[in-house]
Amino acid sequence: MAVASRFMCTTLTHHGFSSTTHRTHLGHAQLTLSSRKNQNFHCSVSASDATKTSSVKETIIPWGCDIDSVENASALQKWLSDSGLPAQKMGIERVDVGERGLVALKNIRKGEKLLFVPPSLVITADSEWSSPEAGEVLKRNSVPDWPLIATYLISEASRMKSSRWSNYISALPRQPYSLLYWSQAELDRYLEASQIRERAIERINNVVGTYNDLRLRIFSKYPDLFPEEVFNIDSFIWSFGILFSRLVRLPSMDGKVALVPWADMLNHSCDVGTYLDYDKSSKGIVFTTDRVYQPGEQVFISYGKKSNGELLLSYGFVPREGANPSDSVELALSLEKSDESYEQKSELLKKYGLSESQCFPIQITGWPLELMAYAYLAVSPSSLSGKFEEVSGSLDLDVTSPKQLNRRLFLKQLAVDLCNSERRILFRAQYILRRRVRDMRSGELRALKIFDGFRNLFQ
Ligand SMILES: C[S@@+](CC[C@H](N)C(=O)[O-])C[C@H]1O[C@@H](n2cnc3c(N)ncnc32)[C@H](O)[C@@H]1O
Repeated sequence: MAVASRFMCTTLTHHGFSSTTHRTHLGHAQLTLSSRKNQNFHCSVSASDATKTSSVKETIIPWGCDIDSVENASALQKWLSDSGLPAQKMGIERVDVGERGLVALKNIRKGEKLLFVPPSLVITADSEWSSPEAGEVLKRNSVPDWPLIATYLISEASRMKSSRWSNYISALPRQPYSLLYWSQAELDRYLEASQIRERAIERINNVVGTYNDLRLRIFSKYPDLFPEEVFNIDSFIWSFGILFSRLVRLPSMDGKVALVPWADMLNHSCDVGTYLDYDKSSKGIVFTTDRVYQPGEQVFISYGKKSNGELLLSYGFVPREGANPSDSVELALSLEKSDESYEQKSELLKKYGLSESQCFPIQITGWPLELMAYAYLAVSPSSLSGKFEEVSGSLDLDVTSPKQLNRRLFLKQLAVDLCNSERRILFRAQYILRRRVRDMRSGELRALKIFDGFRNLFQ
């Protein structure tokens, strides 16, 4: 779960997976990215020109369970303990945060190691296939870890009871909360004000492109091993949805990515700072608590210091407003082409490894020093006074209000939560940034000197 979504993107794109168009049962063809007006200072790129896709259909995957089912979870617990999981201080229960989660059955101390899931109960790219020929074919074709594990999961799931992972797969959600299940129209409409819309579209296109690549290069050549009734875009959307929301990267196993049954029942809390990892001494996957838990309390881990948008993108939830100290929004700044000092400024930016258009993460608590340096540079032309008014005018950050949203559906509520949290950050940033840049009008500032001064601060 701590695995970064970025990992997925690089994995898919690094290995030459092309994105070709394929219409899916979900109404996902190649999704369209387009940007709004080209502004100097802006916070989001959005468009609503691609609303042609149909609404999302429920995809029926013949395995897994309802997202809040604890019945299959009991079978999972039994199978895990029969297969070598040591006695646990936690049990799977229905919970207030995250539908199902792990709840303390006994007192748990701060600093205690929990779980101890042995490597034999973990799914990685090296796991043994029930159909060894299928695994061989993928490895011969150098399929990278993410698509390999996604295909493995489908292959094992389709074997139902005859797979050794059957109890695990039966307890996985049949439809994980995931932006992969949102149609283009929903992304355009509900995430209009958020940059997460672009990230979601890229991600969906990556998954569709990866599936198409596997289909063309491998599945179509071995239809007996990879029949289309099983290995299709719907099953890939499911398996990637599972990977995005459950795969963990284990630093002590050289960053290996793994699905860790049992550990993947832990939900995320922004208040804890404890992560899953392989523990060399106990030879199992563990985490160390950073607080005490009483019996009946839900136990949490951290999925990483992610913004609300990133949490929505990978895990399909948004923490309640103000709860996430790592929440941030990207602010895009760029130099005005018409600035008479444009060349000089872009040379200077290049010297420091920055470009004429630059994105900066801003948080409710502040932003990187570099952002202020960049803003000062951008608004400090050689003819200082004449330009200030103009540039601070362009500091009207484009904070588009989401439309009056229909709250009937859960996903729409998520979008509202996300927009609110991002808007809160942007409004505050806009206020402070405008004031600071306006203050400069009264000063005798030398743009390049100031920029150099700021650079010195963070070098
Ligand atoms: C690794 S799984 C955790 C187990 C999951 N609750 C289950 O029942 O299978 C990650 C998923 O749990 C849910 N989740 C985790 N933390 C959450 C939180 N703080 N708030 C809401 N949902 C959460 C999300 O649906 C997420 O995609």
